[in-house]
Amino acid sequence: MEGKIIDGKEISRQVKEEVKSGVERLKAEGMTPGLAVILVGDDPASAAYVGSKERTTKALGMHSEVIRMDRETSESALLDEITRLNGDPAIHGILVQLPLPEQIDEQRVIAAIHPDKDVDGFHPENAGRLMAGMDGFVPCTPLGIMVMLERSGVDLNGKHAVVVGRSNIVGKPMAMLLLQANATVTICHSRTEDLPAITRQADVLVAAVGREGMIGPEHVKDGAVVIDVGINRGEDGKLHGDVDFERVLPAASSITPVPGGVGPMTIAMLMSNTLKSAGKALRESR
Ligand SMILES: NC(=O)C1=CN([C@@H]2O[C@H](COP(=O)(O)OP(=O)(O)OC[C@H]3O[C@@H](n4cnc5c(N)ncnc54)[C@H](OP(=O)(O)O)[C@@H]3O)[C@@H](O)[C@H]2O)C=CC1
Ligand SMILES: Nc1nc(=O)c2c([nH]1)NC[C@@H]1CN(c3ccc(C(=O)N[C@@H](CCC(=O)O)C(=O)O)cc3)C=[N+]21
Repeated sequence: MEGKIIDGKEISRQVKEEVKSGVERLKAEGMTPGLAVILVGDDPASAAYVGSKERTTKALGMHSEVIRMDRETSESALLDEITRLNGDPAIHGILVQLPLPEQIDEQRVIAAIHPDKDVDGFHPENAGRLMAGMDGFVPCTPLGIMVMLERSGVDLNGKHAVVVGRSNIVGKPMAMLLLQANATVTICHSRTEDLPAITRQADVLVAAVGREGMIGPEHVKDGAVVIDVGINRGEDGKLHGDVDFERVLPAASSITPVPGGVGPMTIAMLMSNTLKSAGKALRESR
Protein backbone atom coordinates (compact mmCIF):
# COMPACT_ATOMS: atom_id res chain seq x y z
CA MET A 1 0.00 0.00 0.00
CA GLU A 2 2.85 2.41 0.83
CA GLY A 3 3.61 4.89 -1.90
CA LYS A 4 0.52 3.93 -3.81
CA ILE A 5 -1.07 7.34 -3.45
CA ILE A 6 0.74 9.87 -5.62
CA ASP A 7 1.29 12.93 -3.44
CA GLY A 8 0.63 15.91 -5.69
CA LYS A 9 1.09 18.31 -2.83
CA GLU A 10 4.60 17.06 -2.14
CA ILE A 11 5.65 16.94 -5.81
CA SER A 12 4.23 20.43 -6.36
CA ARG A 13 6.21 21.65 -3.35
CA GLN A 14 9.39 20.36 -4.97
CA VAL A 15 8.55 21.99 -8.32
CA LYS A 16 7.82 25.29 -6.56
CA GLU A 17 11.19 25.10 -4.73
CA GLU A 18 12.91 24.65 -8.08
CA VAL A 19 11.00 27.58 -9.56
CA LYS A 20 11.92 29.72 -6.55
CA SER A 21 15.62 29.05 -7.16
CA GLY A 22 15.17 29.90 -10.83
CA VAL A 23 13.47 33.17 -9.89
CA GLU A 24 16.41 34.06 -7.61
CA ARG A 25 18.86 33.42 -10.47
CA LEU A 26 16.88 35.66 -12.84
CA LYS A 27 16.56 38.39 -10.22
CA ALA A 28 20.35 38.35 -9.80
CA GLU A 29 20.47 39.25 -13.49
CA GLY A 30 18.01 42.09 -12.97
CA MET A 31 14.88 40.29 -14.20
CA THR A 32 11.81 39.78 -12.00
CA PRO A 33 9.25 37.39 -13.53
CA GLY A 34 5.73 38.82 -13.47
CA LEU A 35 2.32 37.13 -13.73
CA ALA A 36 -0.98 38.94 -14.36
CA VAL A 37 -4.25 37.20 -13.55
CA ILE A 38 -7.57 38.62 -14.71
CA LEU A 39 -10.72 37.65 -12.83
CA VAL A 40 -14.06 38.68 -14.29
CA GLY A 41 -16.94 38.52 -11.82
CA ASP A 42 -16.99 37.22 -8.26
CA ASP A 43 -17.65 33.48 -8.48
CA PRO A 44 -16.32 32.23 -5.11
CA ALA A 45 -14.48 29.19 -6.53
CA SER A 46 -12.76 31.31 -9.21
CA ALA A 47 -11.91 33.98 -6.63
CA ALA A 48 -10.37 31.32 -4.39
CA TYR A 49 -8.18 29.95 -7.23
CA VAL A 50 -7.05 33.45 -8.16
CA GLY A 51 -6.21 34.21 -4.52
CA SER A 52 -4.13 31.05 -4.30
CA LYS A 53 -2.30 31.86 -7.57
CA GLU A 54 -1.52 35.34 -6.25
CA ARG A 55 -0.14 34.02 -2.93
CA THR A 56 2.00 31.41 -4.67
CA THR A 57 3.37 33.92 -7.21
CA LYS A 58 4.49 36.21 -4.39
CA ALA A 59 5.84 33.37 -2.24
CA LEU A 60 8.18 32.40 -5.10
CA GLY A 61 9.50 35.96 -5.37
CA MET A 62 7.66 36.90 -8.56
CA HIS A 63 5.71 40.05 -9.32
CA SER A 64 1.94 39.49 -9.17
CA GLU A 65 -0.78 41.66 -10.66
CA VAL A 66 -4.43 40.71 -10.18
CA ILE A 67 -7.04 42.56 -12.20
CA ARG A 68 -10.59 42.17 -10.92
CA MET A 69 -13.27 43.18 -13.40
CA ASP A 70 -17.00 43.52 -12.94
CA ARG A 71 -19.31 40.66 -13.93
CA GLU A 72 -20.95 42.97 -16.50
CA THR A 73 -17.61 43.91 -18.11
CA SER A 74 -17.79 44.03 -21.91
CA GLU A 75 -15.61 41.85 -24.10
CA SER A 76 -13.90 44.92 -25.54
CA ALA A 77 -12.95 46.21 -22.07
CA LEU A 78 -11.37 42.83 -21.32
CA LEU A 79 -9.55 42.80 -24.68
CA ASP A 80 -8.22 46.33 -23.93
CA GLU A 81 -6.83 45.08 -20.63
CA ILE A 82 -5.13 42.16 -22.39
CA THR A 83 -3.62 44.52 -24.99
CA ARG A 84 -2.19 46.66 -22.18
CA LEU A 85 -0.66 43.60 -20.47
CA ASN A 86 0.71 42.29 -23.80
CA GLY A 87 2.75 45.53 -23.99
CA ASP A 88 3.81 45.66 -20.32
CA PRO A 89 7.49 44.61 -20.00
CA ALA A 90 7.01 43.76 -16.29
CA ILE A 91 4.48 41.03 -17.20
CA HIS A 92 5.67 37.69 -18.62
CA GLY A 93 2.52 35.67 -18.11
CA ILE A 94 -1.16 36.52 -18.58
CA LEU A 95 -3.93 34.26 -17.30
CA VAL A 96 -7.62 35.00 -17.76
CA GLN A 97 -9.49 32.88 -15.25
CA LEU A 98 -12.11 30.66 -16.94
CA PRO A 99 -15.04 30.32 -17.24
CA LEU A 100 -16.01 33.83 -18.42
CA PRO A 101 -19.50 35.37 -18.28
CA GLU A 102 -21.64 34.62 -21.33
CA GLN A 103 -21.36 38.07 -22.97
CA ILE A 104 -17.65 37.34 -23.53
CA ASP A 105 -16.33 34.99 -26.24
CA GLU A 106 -13.69 32.81 -24.58
CA GLN A 107 -11.93 31.87 -27.82
CA ARG A 108 -11.56 35.52 -28.84
CA VAL A 109 -10.10 36.39 -25.43
CA ILE A 110 -7.63 33.51 -25.49
CA ALA A 111 -6.52 34.45 -29.02
CA ALA A 112 -5.88 38.06 -27.89
CA ILE A 113 -3.19 37.02 -25.39
CA HIS A 114 0.29 37.28 -26.92
CA PRO A 115 1.44 33.67 -27.48
CA ASP A 116 4.75 34.47 -25.73
CA LYS A 117 2.82 35.44 -22.56
CA ASP A 118 0.24 32.64 -22.79
CA VAL A 119 1.40 30.72 -19.70
CA ASP A 120 -1.87 28.73 -19.70
CA GLY A 121 -0.91 27.34 -23.12
CA PHE A 122 -4.46 27.86 -24.41
CA HIS A 123 -3.64 30.08 -27.42
CA PRO A 124 -4.14 28.30 -30.77
CA GLU A 125 -0.49 29.00 -31.64
CA ASN A 126 0.67 27.12 -28.54
CA ALA A 127 -1.87 24.34 -29.13
CA GLY A 128 -0.48 24.02 -32.67
CA ARG A 129 3.08 24.04 -31.39
CA LEU A 130 2.27 21.17 -29.01
CA MET A 131 0.70 19.18 -31.82
CA ALA A 132 3.69 19.88 -34.10
CA GLY A 133 6.24 18.93 -31.42
CA MET A 134 7.63 22.49 -31.31
CA ASP A 135 8.65 24.36 -28.17
CA GLY A 136 5.86 26.51 -26.68
CA PHE A 137 3.67 26.79 -23.61
CA VAL A 138 1.94 23.55 -22.60
CA PRO A 139 -1.30 23.70 -20.57
CA CYS A 140 -0.48 23.48 -16.85
CA THR A 141 -2.76 20.59 -15.84
CA PRO A 142 -1.56 18.01 -18.39
CA LEU A 143 2.03 19.25 -17.99
CA GLY A 144 1.73 18.77 -14.22
CA ILE A 145 0.42 15.25 -14.74
CA MET A 146 3.46 14.40 -16.89
CA VAL A 147 5.75 15.66 -14.09
CA MET A 148 3.83 13.58 -11.51
CA LEU A 149 4.12 10.46 -13.66
CA GLU A 150 7.85 11.01 -14.25
CA ARG A 151 8.62 11.65 -10.60
CA SER A 152 6.56 8.63 -9.52
CA GLY A 153 8.63 6.43 -11.84
CA VAL A 154 5.74 5.54 -14.18
CA ASP A 155 7.04 4.17 -17.49
CA LEU A 156 4.85 5.21 -20.42
CA ASN A 157 6.86 3.67 -23.24
CA GLY A 158 4.57 1.43 -25.30
CA LYS A 159 1.86 1.50 -22.63
CA HIS A 160 -1.83 2.02 -23.35
CA ALA A 161 -2.95 5.40 -21.97
CA VAL A 162 -6.67 6.17 -22.00
CA VAL A 163 -7.82 9.77 -21.51
CA VAL A 164 -11.48 10.35 -20.67
CA GLY A 165 -12.39 13.89 -21.77
CA ARG A 166 -11.42 15.85 -24.89
CA SER A 167 -11.40 19.51 -23.84
CA ASN A 168 -8.82 21.91 -25.30
CA ILE A 169 -7.45 22.64 -21.83
CA VAL A 170 -7.09 19.13 -20.40
CA GLY A 171 -8.05 16.07 -22.49
CA LYS A 172 -6.55 16.94 -25.89
CA PRO A 173 -3.20 18.32 -24.69
CA MET A 174 -2.97 15.40 -22.21
CA ALA A 175 -3.35 12.91 -25.06
CA MET A 176 -0.70 14.73 -27.09
CA LEU A 177 1.85 14.67 -24.25
CA LEU A 178 1.24 10.97 -23.57
CA LEU A 179 1.72 10.29 -27.28
CA GLN A 180 4.99 12.24 -27.24
CA ALA A 181 6.09 10.03 -24.34
CA ASN A 182 5.51 6.99 -26.60
CA ALA A 183 2.29 5.74 -25.03
CA THR A 184 -0.44 4.32 -27.26
CA VAL A 185 -3.28 6.76 -26.67
CA THR A 186 -7.06 6.46 -26.75
CA ILE A 187 -9.33 9.47 -26.14
CA CYS A 188 -12.86 8.87 -24.82
CA HIS A 189 -15.74 11.35 -24.51
CA SER A 190 -19.48 11.57 -23.96
CA ARG A 191 -20.29 9.71 -27.20
CA THR A 192 -17.92 6.82 -26.53
CA GLU A 193 -19.69 3.45 -26.64
CA ASP A 194 -18.96 1.03 -23.81
CA LEU A 195 -16.59 3.28 -21.89
CA PRO A 196 -15.66 0.63 -19.26
CA ALA A 197 -14.52 -1.80 -21.98
CA ILE A 198 -12.04 0.80 -23.23
CA THR A 199 -10.86 2.19 -19.90
CA ARG A 200 -10.26 -1.39 -18.68
CA GLN A 201 -7.54 -1.66 -21.33
CA ALA A 202 -5.66 1.27 -19.80
CA ASP A 203 -2.26 0.88 -18.18
CA VAL A 204 -2.57 4.59 -17.42
CA LEU A 205 -6.06 6.06 -17.04
CA VAL A 206 -6.64 9.82 -16.93
CA ALA A 207 -10.13 10.98 -15.95
CA ALA A 208 -10.93 14.59 -16.93
CA VAL A 209 -14.71 14.76 -17.15
CA GLY A 210 -16.21 16.67 -14.22
CA ARG A 211 -18.62 14.00 -12.94
CA GLU A 212 -18.14 12.96 -9.36
CA GLY A 213 -17.16 9.32 -8.92
CA MET A 214 -17.96 8.30 -12.51
CA ILE A 215 -14.90 6.05 -12.72
CA GLY A 216 -15.54 2.96 -10.63
CA PRO A 217 -13.77 -0.39 -10.20
CA GLU A 218 -15.51 -1.70 -13.34
CA HIS A 219 -13.51 0.88 -15.37
CA VAL A 220 -10.08 -0.08 -14.06
CA LYS A 221 -7.67 -2.90 -14.90
CA ASP A 222 -5.70 -4.48 -12.09
CA GLY A 223 -2.40 -2.63 -11.67
CA ALA A 224 -3.39 0.47 -13.63
CA VAL A 225 -2.10 3.96 -12.81
CA VAL A 226 -5.13 6.20 -12.22
CA ILE A 227 -4.93 9.99 -12.56
CA ASP A 228 -7.95 11.97 -11.39
CA VAL A 229 -8.28 15.49 -12.85
CA GLY A 230 -11.90 16.04 -11.82
CA ILE A 231 -12.73 18.75 -9.33
CA ASN A 232 -16.35 18.43 -8.23
CA ARG A 233 -17.91 20.15 -5.24
CA GLY A 234 -19.99 17.41 -3.61
CA GLU A 235 -23.26 17.69 -1.73
CA ASP A 236 -21.17 17.35 1.42
CA GLY A 237 -19.45 20.63 0.48
CA LYS A 238 -16.12 18.85 -0.04
CA LEU A 239 -14.09 18.35 -3.24
CA HIS A 240 -14.41 15.04 -5.05
CA GLY A 241 -12.71 13.66 -8.12
CA ASP A 242 -14.10 11.84 -11.13
CA VAL A 243 -12.77 8.60 -9.62
CA ASP A 244 -14.57 6.71 -6.86
CA PHE A 245 -11.31 6.73 -4.91
CA GLU A 246 -12.02 4.25 -2.12
CA ARG A 247 -13.43 1.60 -4.46
CA VAL A 248 -10.79 2.01 -7.20
CA LEU A 249 -7.83 2.14 -4.79
CA PRO A 250 -7.47 -1.66 -4.36
CA ALA A 251 -7.04 -2.28 -8.11
CA ALA A 252 -4.74 0.66 -8.87
CA SER A 253 -0.95 0.35 -8.71
CA SER A 254 -0.92 4.08 -8.02
CA ILE A 255 -3.58 6.75 -7.90
CA THR A 256 -3.90 10.51 -7.36
CA PRO A 257 -6.24 11.81 -4.66
CA VAL A 258 -8.61 14.79 -4.84
CA PRO A 259 -7.76 17.13 -3.24
CA GLY A 260 -3.97 16.91 -3.05
CA GLY A 261 -3.34 15.37 -6.48
CA VAL A 262 -3.45 17.08 -9.85
CA GLY A 263 -4.79 20.44 -8.56
CA PRO A 264 -1.64 21.57 -6.74
CA MET A 265 0.49 20.53 -9.74
CA THR A 266 -1.53 22.86 -11.99
CA ILE A 267 -0.50 25.89 -9.94
CA ALA A 268 3.13 24.73 -9.72
CA MET A 269 3.33 24.41 -13.51
CA LEU A 270 1.79 27.86 -13.94
CA MET A 271 4.69 29.20 -11.89
CA SER A 272 7.13 27.14 -13.94
CA ASN A 273 5.68 28.46 -17.22
CA THR A 274 5.94 32.05 -15.94
CA LEU A 275 9.59 31.52 -15.04
CA LYS A 276 10.22 30.00 -18.48
CA SER A 277 8.60 33.04 -20.13
CA ALA A 278 10.68 35.52 -18.14
CA GLY A 279 13.88 33.58 -18.89
CA LYS A 280 13.11 33.72 -22.59
CA ALA A 281 12.35 37.47 -22.41
CA LEU A 282 15.71 38.07 -20.68
CA ARG A 283 17.65 36.08 -23.28
CA GLU A 284 15.88 37.87 -26.12
CA SER A 285 16.64 41.30 -24.62
CA ARG A 286 20.37 40.63 -24.98
N1 LIG B 1 -7.13 19.74 -11.21
C1 LIG B 1 -7.04 20.78 -12.03
O1 LIG B 1 -6.07 21.49 -11.97
C2 LIG B 1 -8.07 21.03 -13.04
C3 LIG B 1 -9.26 20.36 -12.94
N2 LIG B 1 -10.22 20.50 -13.87
C4 LIG B 1 -11.42 19.68 -13.71
O2 LIG B 1 -11.35 18.61 -14.65
C5 LIG B 1 -12.64 18.27 -15.12
C6 LIG B 1 -12.66 18.41 -16.64
O3 LIG B 1 -12.39 19.73 -17.00
P1 LIG B 1 -12.54 20.26 -18.51
O4 LIG B 1 -11.74 19.40 -19.41
O5 LIG B 1 -12.31 21.70 -18.48
O6 LIG B 1 -14.12 19.95 -18.73
P2 LIG B 1 -15.05 20.03 -20.01
O7 LIG B 1 -16.43 20.11 -19.48
O8 LIG B 1 -14.56 21.06 -20.96
O9 LIG B 1 -14.83 18.61 -20.70
C7 LIG B 1 -15.36 17.45 -20.16
C8 LIG B 1 -15.13 16.28 -21.09
O10 LIG B 1 -15.70 15.12 -20.52
C9 LIG B 1 -16.48 14.45 -21.50
N3 LIG B 1 -17.60 13.74 -20.89
C10 LIG B 1 -18.73 14.26 -20.33
N4 LIG B 1 -19.52 13.29 -19.87
C11 LIG B 1 -18.92 12.12 -20.16
C12 LIG B 1 -19.26 10.78 -19.96
N5 LIG B 1 -20.40 10.42 -19.36
N6 LIG B 1 -18.41 9.82 -20.39
C13 LIG B 1 -17.26 10.15 -21.00
N7 LIG B 1 -16.87 11.43 -21.21
C14 LIG B 1 -17.69 12.40 -20.79
C15 LIG B 1 -16.97 15.53 -22.43
O11 LIG B 1 -17.28 14.94 -23.68
P3 LIG B 1 -17.82 15.81 -24.95
O12 LIG B 1 -16.62 16.47 -25.51
O13 LIG B 1 -18.40 14.78 -25.83
O14 LIG B 1 -18.83 16.77 -24.38
C16 LIG B 1 -15.78 16.46 -22.47
O15 LIG B 1 -14.87 16.10 -23.48
C17 LIG B 1 -13.59 19.20 -14.37
O16 LIG B 1 -14.01 18.56 -13.19
C18 LIG B 1 -12.72 20.38 -14.00
O17 LIG B 1 -13.16 21.05 -12.85
C19 LIG B 1 -10.03 21.32 -14.97
C20 LIG B 1 -8.88 22.03 -15.11
C21 LIG B 1 -7.81 21.98 -14.12
N1 LIG C 1 -7.29 30.31 -17.26
C1 LIG C 1 -7.48 29.29 -16.43
N2 LIG C 1 -6.43 28.48 -16.14
C2 LIG C 1 -6.58 27.43 -15.29
O1 LIG C 1 -5.62 26.68 -15.02
C3 LIG C 1 -7.86 27.21 -14.69
C4 LIG C 1 -8.91 28.08 -15.02
N3 LIG C 1 -8.69 29.09 -15.89
N4 LIG C 1 -10.13 27.89 -14.49
C5 LIG C 1 -10.41 26.85 -13.51
C6 LIG C 1 -9.48 25.67 -13.67
C7 LIG C 1 -9.38 24.80 -12.44
N5 LIG C 1 -8.02 24.94 -11.97
C8 LIG C 1 -7.53 24.44 -10.77
C9 LIG C 1 -6.31 24.83 -10.24
C10 LIG C 1 -5.89 24.39 -9.00
C11 LIG C 1 -6.66 23.55 -8.25
C12 LIG C 1 -6.19 23.14 -6.90
O2 LIG C 1 -5.16 23.55 -6.42
N6 LIG C 1 -6.95 22.28 -6.17
C13 LIG C 1 -6.61 21.82 -4.85
C14 LIG C 1 -7.71 22.11 -3.86
C15 LIG C 1 -8.06 23.55 -3.70
C16 LIG C 1 -9.25 23.73 -2.76
O3 LIG C 1 -9.21 23.15 -1.65
O4 LIG C 1 -10.20 24.42 -3.15
C17 LIG C 1 -6.46 20.30 -4.86
O5 LIG C 1 -7.00 19.67 -5.78
O6 LIG C 1 -5.83 19.79 -3.96
C18 LIG C 1 -7.86 23.13 -8.75
C19 LIG C 1 -8.28 23.57 -10.01
C20 LIG C 1 -7.34 25.76 -12.79
N7 LIG C 1 -8.10 26.18 -13.81
